[in-house]
Order: sequence, then structure tokens, then C-alpha cells
Amino acid sequence: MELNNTALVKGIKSGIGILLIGSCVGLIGNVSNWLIKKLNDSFYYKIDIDSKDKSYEWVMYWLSSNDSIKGSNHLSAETTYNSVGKNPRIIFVPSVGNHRILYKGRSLWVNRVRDPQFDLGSGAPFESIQLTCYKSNKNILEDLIKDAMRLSLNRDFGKTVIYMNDGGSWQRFGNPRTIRSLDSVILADDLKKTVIYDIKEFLNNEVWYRNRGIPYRRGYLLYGPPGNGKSSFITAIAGELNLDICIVSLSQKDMNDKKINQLLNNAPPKSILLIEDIDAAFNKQRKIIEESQSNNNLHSDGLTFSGLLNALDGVASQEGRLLFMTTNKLDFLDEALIRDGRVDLKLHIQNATKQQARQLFKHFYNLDNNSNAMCEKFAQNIQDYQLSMSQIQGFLLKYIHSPEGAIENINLLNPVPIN
Ligand SMILES: Nc1ncnc2c1ncn2[C@@H]1O[C@H](COP(=O)(O)OP(=O)(O)OP(=O)(O)O)[C@@H](O)[C@H]1O
Repeated sequence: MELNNTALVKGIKSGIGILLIGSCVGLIGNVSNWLIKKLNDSFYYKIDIDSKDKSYEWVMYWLSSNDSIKGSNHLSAETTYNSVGKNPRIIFVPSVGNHRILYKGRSLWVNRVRDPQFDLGSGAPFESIQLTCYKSNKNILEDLIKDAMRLSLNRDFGKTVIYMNDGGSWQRFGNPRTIRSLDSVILADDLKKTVIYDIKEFLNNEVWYRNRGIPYRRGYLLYGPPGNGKSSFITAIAGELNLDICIVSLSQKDMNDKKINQLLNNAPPKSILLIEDIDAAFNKQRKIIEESQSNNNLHSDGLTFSGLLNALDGVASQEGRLLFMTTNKLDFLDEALIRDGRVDLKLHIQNATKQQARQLFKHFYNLDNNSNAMCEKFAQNIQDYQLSMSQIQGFLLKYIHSPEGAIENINLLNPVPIN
């Protein structure tokens, strides 16, 4: 019995011993962590930048053009294209991990961190960058971010940035485009004035909308035969009003109701949302098929008509949402898609009138008023609404340096003889 008690006491003692050692180890661990943190805090200064913030894109762009990053032994290659998807170019950015760089002759560290979690909407991983420098050089981190911002804004200044959707998130597409001037788009009547006035009214009246509880968004539908300037006009509007363009591709394989909702409600600030050829993705026929599927309790995992309508009606972004849709086939569209509130202004862009042909001729050859008679001669041989503007432009391109040649040969474009 006594033996048993002694064994018990020994057991308790060794248990307490282990506990004490465990606690001491834990305590030492905590103290050393605390010390490291304290030392870190007193020696280093850090700034975290989340990939959802605009400054992340600025700093990554800055890093890609910073020479000292090339000394790093682990970079990531990223391919960029020009605005028409050509001329691939590789840029190198820091890969996930820690990198030391020099800025203004000082050392600093860039730690790119990839979160194990993925954004369920876009399928892209969450990322962040941590910039670290010695506390004594604290200001250089803020200077770096400001420099990065200036560099990016300079790159985009006077240009239109195009974004395309990659799943449910927006990615810059190629290099920003040179602005297309409004003068270069020739439309009938006062269409340009009407639309620009309408958009400016909208952009300047946020409070008016908010006070009345009216969703702060505006939708435009441009419809009419191909090649008459629908896309060109939208590009020129973006240039005129200093807006970017977000092209929504509804036909992407993995597009679904959730992603379209995210896209339409999280567009980059100061941008136009553009859905081209909306009839290709959604027309009356497709709606009928979907309705019959849902009557038969068949559920769609992809993008549905009601999903698109919900996204269009979703919470408007802070900046106000400008949506443009284009179609060649107005009759194919379901009424619900283009009803008031979803589409506020419908603009018919028709084939060329004589007057448009005259202006195009003048603009194409950069002629002044002394050449009005020549422009008139060209225009009087164009019948209203018979040819598209792109057909006339294509014809003029054959006589790129010779307006006289274009007039002489106009019967090749239009059978009406010159008087
Ligand atoms: N109204 C116009 N003024 C000046 N150029 C025009 C006009 N319409 C068409 N063009 C020229 O024709 C080409 C095609 O124009 P654009 O793509 O804008 O037409 P669209 O109406 O959007 O055609 P689609 O319906 O096929 O998309 C462009 O090169 C553009 O410069």
C-alpha cells in the first residue's frame, strides 16, 4: 500500500514537472514572440496593401518597372497584350515571398502574400503585399506608393483603360487605348449632343437620385445595322468624359448568375459597363427555353435571364452605374431586358445619310470649308440609309490619298452616276 502511495506521489511530481516545463517552454515561446514583435515594431515600419485596393495594382506596376526587383531570385512572369489583344509583352513582378529592393538608395522589403482562401466569385486567390522599411526611413514607403500612383496615372492619362471580366472580377485588358475623339464619330442629327448631355446630367445629379430613392444608375441601348458607329460612339463617350470601359462578356464558359451580379455591381470607379451584341446572349427564344426548363424544375448552374435582370437591377455602385448595351437585332430582345429603368435611353443608329457621308468625307481627308463643293459632290451620290458608315469608310480607304479618286470611282461604291 505504502509502495503504491510512493509511486503515486512520484507520478504526481513528474506530472507537475512536465506541466511546469511545458508552461515554461510556452512562456519562453510567448515572451520571445512578444520580444520579436516589440523589436520588429521598434525597428521596422510596415504598410499592408490588399489586392482589392487600387494601390495594389499601382505598386505591382511600379515594381515591374523597378530595376532592383530584377536582382530578386524569384519573380513571376505576367503577359500583357495591347488593346486589340495582340503584341504580347512579358512583365516581371515579385513572386509570392520576400524580396529586398532599393528605393531612393534605401533598403526595403516587399512581401507578397497569397491567402489560401479563394474569392468564390472570381476564383482568384486573395493577395496582399506588405512593404517594410527601417523605422528611421518611414516616409519612403508612403513616397513609394505615391510614386507608384503617379506612374500608373501617367500611363493612363489621356487614355481609355479597358477592363474585361475574368470570371467574376475585372482585369485590365492590354495597354490603355488612345482616346477616340467625339469629332471622329459622325452621327445623324443631334444624337451625340443628346447623349453627352444626358450622361453629364446623370453624373452631376447623384444627390437628386439619392434624395428621391431612385437607384443611381442609367442604361442606354444603341441599336441598328452593323458598322454605323455604336462601339465607336461608346469609346468616344468614354474618352470625352474621362471614363474607362468594362466589357462584359456574357458568353464566358463559367459565367453564372452570381458572377454577373458581382461584375455589374463592382465595376471599377468611373467606368462604363458595356455589353455588346446583347441579342447573342439573351433573346426571346432563350427566355422561352429557360422558362420551360424552370417549369420542369430543371435548374441552371450558368447565367440565366432572370439572373441577368437581377444583376441589372442590383444595388448601384457609389459612383453611379452607366450601362451601355448594343444590338443589331432590337426585335430579338425580350421586352423585360430593355424596359424603362433598365434601359433609359434607346438610340437608333442607322445606316449613313447623305449628310453623314459628306462629313465623313471631309473628316477622312481633313478638308476645310474651301472643299465643301467637293464634299457635296461625293455626298450627293450616296443614297440615304443604303450604306453603312464602315462601308463608306472602307471605300475611302482605297483612295486614301486621293479624294478626287474617291469621287471619280464612286460608282464602284454606289451605282448612282455622278452628275
Ligand atoms: N458613325 C461613324 N462615324 C465614324 N466612323 C464610323 C461610324 N460608324 C462606323 N464607323 C467606322 O466603321 C468601323 C466599325 O464601326 P463600329 O464598330 O463602331 O460599328 P458598330 O455599329 O459598333 O458595328 P457592330 O454592330 O458590327 O458592332 C470603325 O472603324 C469606325 O471607325
